[in-house]
Amino acid sequence: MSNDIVLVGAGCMGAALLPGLFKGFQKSRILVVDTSPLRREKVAAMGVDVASAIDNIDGGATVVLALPPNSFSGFASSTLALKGHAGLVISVMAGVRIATIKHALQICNVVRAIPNTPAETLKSMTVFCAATSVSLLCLEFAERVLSLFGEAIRVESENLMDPATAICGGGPAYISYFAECMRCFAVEQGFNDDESALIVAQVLCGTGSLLSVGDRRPMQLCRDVMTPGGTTARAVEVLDRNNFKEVVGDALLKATIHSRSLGCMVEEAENERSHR
Ligand SMILES: NC(=O)C1=CN([C@@H]2O[C@H](COP(=O)(O)OP(=O)(O)OC[C@H]3O[C@@H](n4cnc5c(N)ncnc54)[C@H](OP(=O)(O)O)[C@@H]3O)[C@@H](O)[C@H]2O)C=CC1
Ligand SMILES: O=C(O)[C@@H]1CCC=N1
Repeated sequence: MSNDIVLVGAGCMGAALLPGLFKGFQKSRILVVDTSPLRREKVAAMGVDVASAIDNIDGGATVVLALPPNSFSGFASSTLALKGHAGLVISVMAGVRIATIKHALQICNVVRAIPNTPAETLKSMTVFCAATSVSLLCLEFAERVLSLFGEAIRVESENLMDPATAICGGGPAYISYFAECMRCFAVEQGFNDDESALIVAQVLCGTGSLLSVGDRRPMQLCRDVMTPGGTTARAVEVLDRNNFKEVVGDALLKATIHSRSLGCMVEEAENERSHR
């Protein structure tokens, strides 16, 4: 295994992986491959090598696939240099199954991971699953790489990768959505923009710090705030009356189901391509 890293796709997720890769691979060659000239320009400005495609690759390089799921089949068929690649391939693509990646690229060392955008500040929550064909060396290396972005846990069942995509991958979106609702209320009530943004950010960070201590479950933290007969209980009553828990559950289920169907779509595209 060499120290080279090739990141394919430097969009919102791929770019968020760069700080962790810089931290872990200071002495290595990092190549970022992206079809978008704008993305390449941004990454090149950080002093990183960029390319629009992989022409050749060191056999031991680690490849991180952070391109859109629906671009994968086209990418796999046009990237001959990756066919039979011996090194580790980590995919962060939503839905795309390990078997599909193995088949498309004719490789063994595939790890499917779902990080999230807080990787940008090395605070990702990443869930990953390894192909049974991954070598022990590659598996240990994958754990090390994924831990560079924040917390990383490995699951045995690939089925869990779809709910992980909904919860972990999408999580920062729902929390930010909730934050935006609170920010709008703060502004409506008369706080200025900066004050509103600070209040919401600090409430979330502070709550996150309590959650990450880990000795109290979220609902315990909620109850701790709900002074009997107090103001918060009035607010939580409204959330309960409007079935907030069910709404969140429905939203996460929709995302989970879509992750599975993305996996099926990419597999179908791949099957069609290989039978052509
Ligand atoms: N955003 C997130 O929070 C998370 C995303 N993911 C996964 O990460 C992947 C990327 O998502 P995201 O960053 O949001 O998407 P973006 O659209 O922001 O970025 C994708 C980038 O990949 C480029 N790209 C497309 N096709 C190719 C190709 N064949 N070769 C090289 N680069 C290519 C795109 O270029 P162009 O614009 O020219 O198409 C774009 O710059 C997806 O698979 C997604 O499921 C996983 C977890 C969380
Ligand atoms: O929305 C998406 O499909 C990607 C995967 C999880 C977060 N963003």
